[in-house]
Amino acid sequence: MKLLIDVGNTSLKAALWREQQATPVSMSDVPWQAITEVVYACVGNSELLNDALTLAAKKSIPCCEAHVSKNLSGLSCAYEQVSNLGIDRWLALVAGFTLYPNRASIIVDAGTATTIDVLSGEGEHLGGWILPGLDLMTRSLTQNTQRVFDDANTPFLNELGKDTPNGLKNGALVATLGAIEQAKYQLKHVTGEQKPQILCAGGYGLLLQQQISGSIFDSLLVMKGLNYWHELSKNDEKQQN
Ligand SMILES: Nc1ncnc2c1ncn2[C@@H]1O[C@H](COP(=O)(O)OP(=O)(O)OP(=O)(O)O)[C@@H](O)[C@H]1O
Ligand SMILES: CC(C)(CO)[C@@H](O)C(=O)NCCC(=O)O
Ligand SMILES: [K+]
Repeated sequence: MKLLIDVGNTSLKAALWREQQATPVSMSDVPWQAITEVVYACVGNSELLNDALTLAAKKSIPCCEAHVSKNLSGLSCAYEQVSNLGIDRWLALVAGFTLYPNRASIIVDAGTATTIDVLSGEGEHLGGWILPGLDLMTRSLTQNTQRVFDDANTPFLNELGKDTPNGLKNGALVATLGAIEQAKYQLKHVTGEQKPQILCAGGYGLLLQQQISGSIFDSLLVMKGLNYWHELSKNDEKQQN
């Protein structure tokens, strides 16, 4: 059984990979005696990994950190400096490419930041955008103005605001939805592809999915990407030898 670990800017998340499925697990409940390998990715505070990696080393369990490469089994990265692309974005792309082959996709990971990545049906990552996450958008405004205030009970809705909290929250939501529309436009402009699959992940992924008809929410997209990355990179290595 594989242990998958994803360290974001908010928290560390873990999942077990068994029977071709990812199941979330809390680090205190990991069945260490059954773990054969640890595969991890980190865009946040790498100190959060110390305990798990130390324990794995003690038990002689191999550990493997995922990284971005220019190509992976037919998937290509848009960045010239591939190591600058967040590994969570690459893993979400790997998952989209693996789960929905030959389908153009827009991949939206909405957490601390919201990232939007465009993937052609041929497996070409065309690039993407980094936006403040919904909480960061609203917080940056409440913290830098006198009169803009939030209210925890106000939902994010795709409609005009008629008071300050819904002007603020709906503004953050439509900024994000508008960027996703622009991503569709970019895809059509570059490859001519229309009707991409929209894949949503992350803490605000479900909220966004509910606003975009035909879209899919997968809370484990990055975890699945970790496992597929590991499998695909082992295959690529074999082929090179
Ligand atoms: N039901 C929810 N569960 C968890 N987080 C939520 C939920 N709804 C909204 N959020 C927001 O989503 C964010 C956490 O999302 P996520 O777990 O994807 O972030 P992360 O991976 O830690 O951060 P990063 O964006 O750096 O990858 C927090 O800002 C949180 O406020
Ligand atoms: C944008 C975040 C913070 C999203 O988690 C992460 O993917 C990251 O740190 N990326 C590095 C910058 C980039 O992707 O270009
Ligand atoms: K994330």
